[in-house]
Amino acid sequence: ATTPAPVGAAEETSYDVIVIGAGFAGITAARELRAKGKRVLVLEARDRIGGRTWTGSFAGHLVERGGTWVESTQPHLGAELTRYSLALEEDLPIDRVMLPTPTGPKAFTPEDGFGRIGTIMDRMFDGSRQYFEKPFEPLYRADLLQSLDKLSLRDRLTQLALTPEEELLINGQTAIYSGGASTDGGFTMFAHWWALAGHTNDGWGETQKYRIAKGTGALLNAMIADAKPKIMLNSTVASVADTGSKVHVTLKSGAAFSAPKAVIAVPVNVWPTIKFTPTLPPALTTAGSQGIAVKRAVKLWIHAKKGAGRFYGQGVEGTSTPIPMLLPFKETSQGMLYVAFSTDPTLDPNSIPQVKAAVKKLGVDLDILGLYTHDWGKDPYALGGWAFRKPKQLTTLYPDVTQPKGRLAFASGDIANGWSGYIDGAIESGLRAAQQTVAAI
Ligand SMILES: Cc1cc2nc3c(=O)[nH]c(=O)nc-3n(C[C@H](O)[C@H](O)[C@H](O)COP(=O)(O)OP(=O)(O)OC[C@H]3O[C@@H](n4cnc5c(N)ncnc54)[C@H](O)[C@@H]3O)c2cc1C
Repeated sequence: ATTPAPVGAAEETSYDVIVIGAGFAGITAARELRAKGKRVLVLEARDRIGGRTWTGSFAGHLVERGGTWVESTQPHLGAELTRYSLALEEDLPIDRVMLPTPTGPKAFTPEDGFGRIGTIMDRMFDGSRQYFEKPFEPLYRADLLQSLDKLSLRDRLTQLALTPEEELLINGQTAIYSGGASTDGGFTMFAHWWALAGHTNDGWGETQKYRIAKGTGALLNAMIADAKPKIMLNSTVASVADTGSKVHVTLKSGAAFSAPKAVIAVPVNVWPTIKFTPTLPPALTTAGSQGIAVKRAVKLWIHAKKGAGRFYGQGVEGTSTPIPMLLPFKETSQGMLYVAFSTDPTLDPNSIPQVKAAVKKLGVDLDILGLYTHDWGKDPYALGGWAFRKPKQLTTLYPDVTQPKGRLAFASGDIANGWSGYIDGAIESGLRAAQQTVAAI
């Protein structure tokens, strides 16, 4: 299959594998395939690589507009950090925690505030060591997960019969991770993250502290420099046809390429925008139509004058706090950088007055100097933010959603066995898709 293309052959005959999408999943798959001696073409819709990771610059600092926090204990990510000698850096330590209470936002010490939330989480995920006994084999205890996977996070909160105080402490988190409503997010999704983080609140806390010091882009660039796959930017794929002997890939521009194999490494939410022939198998079609990544996800970088300090702010579920999560990042020459998240479609994330009013609802008045934002739900090549499975998706879509179909393999941080919704999961899926592809060439 690796016979060189005859001289003068059309370009479409000169690749062994076409990888569609240059995020972490696609770039990992491309690197692995190159390491096996395969000729790889990566087709990327945007004018940049990285997908839902995007290292930019704001207020004189390197910031991530998409995925950021990683941990060296995340196995696939950790291996890449070691391989390319990349260091992690810790965000500013938090000195106070603003949490919602029945009488309004209140300041807690980090130990007290996060401790209170952790106590609720411990109850929420009670039994996770049994039902996620092997977190990287998520269905290892499918017997225990069948009924749990039917629950939304809201169903689980209801089961816990929380006091009004407890409900306020936790629902800002369950809502934001679910893309806005705790009814949308699957209970087993959050429980899976909890299990992967070691089944403890301390472990979970570690997952939101460290980032790649030189940026996620530095890791991607190291992978590309290592493998040198051919990458074509501004190449939006419109259709993928598997004829049984070849895969034909056609761009929106009309340009066409073909190869014996292809790796589909676009977000699951984007699958329905590509015409697949034959149509995708049922689990993949369902995953695409339901979507796995949260449909609403805005990330905001807020540059503010000094004064409010290193606070963490958390709001409540619903529309009363349009920015339900905010963390301190770094001091700047003029003030402080904060990172925040919103799923509220009525918030204009680029409006300083609106963002100021939203932060005030967390109990803090920020003197905002500037904003730097991205709306991932409105981004046509993402159509969503981080993966957060819905109720029943784990038990009904896995493992089918991770399996190759004909000449296609599928890679995405949305369908990892482990850290779905994370860069680690994207890398894991790229490794898997490359193995599946090589096995079959
Ligand atoms: C706001 C936000 C915060 C996050 N926070 C974290 C975090 O703190 N830590 C963490 O580990 N993870 C985080 N994540 C998740 C993490 O970013 C993703 O899991 C990971 O980047 C997904 O990688 P991927 O390669 O699967 O998909 P993507 O990065 O989305 O890559 C897919 C690529 O396919 C391209 N594409 C789409 N359609 C087409 C087409 N038709 N033709 C050609 N190319 C196409 C896209 O442009 C994109 O480059 C976050 C995500 C978001 C959005």
